[in-house]
Amino acid sequence: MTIPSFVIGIAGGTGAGKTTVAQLVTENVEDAVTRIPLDNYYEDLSHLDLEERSDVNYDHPSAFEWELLREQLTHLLEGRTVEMPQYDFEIHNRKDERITVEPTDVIVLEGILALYDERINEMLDLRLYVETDADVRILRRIQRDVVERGRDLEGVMRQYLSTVKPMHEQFVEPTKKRADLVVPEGANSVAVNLLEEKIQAEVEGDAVRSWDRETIEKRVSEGFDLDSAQTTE
Ligand SMILES: Nc1ncnc2c1ncn2[C@@H]1O[C@H](COP(=O)(O)OP(=O)(O)O)[C@@H](O)[C@H]1O
Ligand SMILES: Nc1ccn([C@@H]2O[C@H](COP(=O)(O)O)[C@@H](O)[C@H]2O)c(=O)n1
Repeated sequence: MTIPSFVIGIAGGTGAGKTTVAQLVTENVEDAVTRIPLDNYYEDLSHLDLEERSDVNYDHPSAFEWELLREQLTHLLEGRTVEMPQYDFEIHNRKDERITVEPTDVIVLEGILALYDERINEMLDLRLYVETDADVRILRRIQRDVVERGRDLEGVMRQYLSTVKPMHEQFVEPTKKRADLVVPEGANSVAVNLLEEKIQAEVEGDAVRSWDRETIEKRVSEGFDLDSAQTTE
């Protein structure tokens, strides 16, 4: 059994293209990747009825069971198998069944607040923020929520204005400054190709961690000038 060596966090607003980016950048190393949708760690709301659950603010950090996510991510990093919860958007709750997830060389944590929790952030080797204009995101969300998540247009609009948009501005967007890389317009082909190569190299074990945070911080503390790096290096 292998122990994952590379953990990637992909954050960004609803409909930004996080899932798409996660899929594209790991396409070539399918067997070596575990994808962890943050949605699976929404709190279990079985104590509420469906109507109450449909009124919950799902874009606030308190909607997630961070402790469980930290625990399961830690276990995967230790090379242990976890029983990951599954989420059902139609009933606003976890499914009864969990799936068994094996540790792999690459782990991708993907969700609106993937870069929110400090302790989770410390476990990530690469932090991405997918940035797409809000008008594009809401159009994508309307289509997805109505077609795939059994919602009606009026409800999607109400939820967007009452919670999704304000929480995005308060909690999601500020995590952009924690990202190592901002991927514009989601599945941007240049960014996707570069990331794909980087991840493949990690799986094959010959990666040079050129954007390794600690190395860069150390070099800066030793007097390395990041601003002139492109011309002098
Ligand atoms: N770069 C892109 N160009 C066009 N459509 C895209 C792009 N990225 C994602 N999409 C589409 O937008 C929708 C939302 O993308 P998704 O990856 O599910 O977003 P998120 O996971 O951030 O909510 C999907 O239908 C997807 O196919
Ligand atoms: N019961 C739920 C749970 C979550 N949501 C919304 O999902 C969004 C996150 O998923 P993305 O794929 O869009 O990143 C988030 O904005 C929640 O509002 C929901 O509608 N219902």
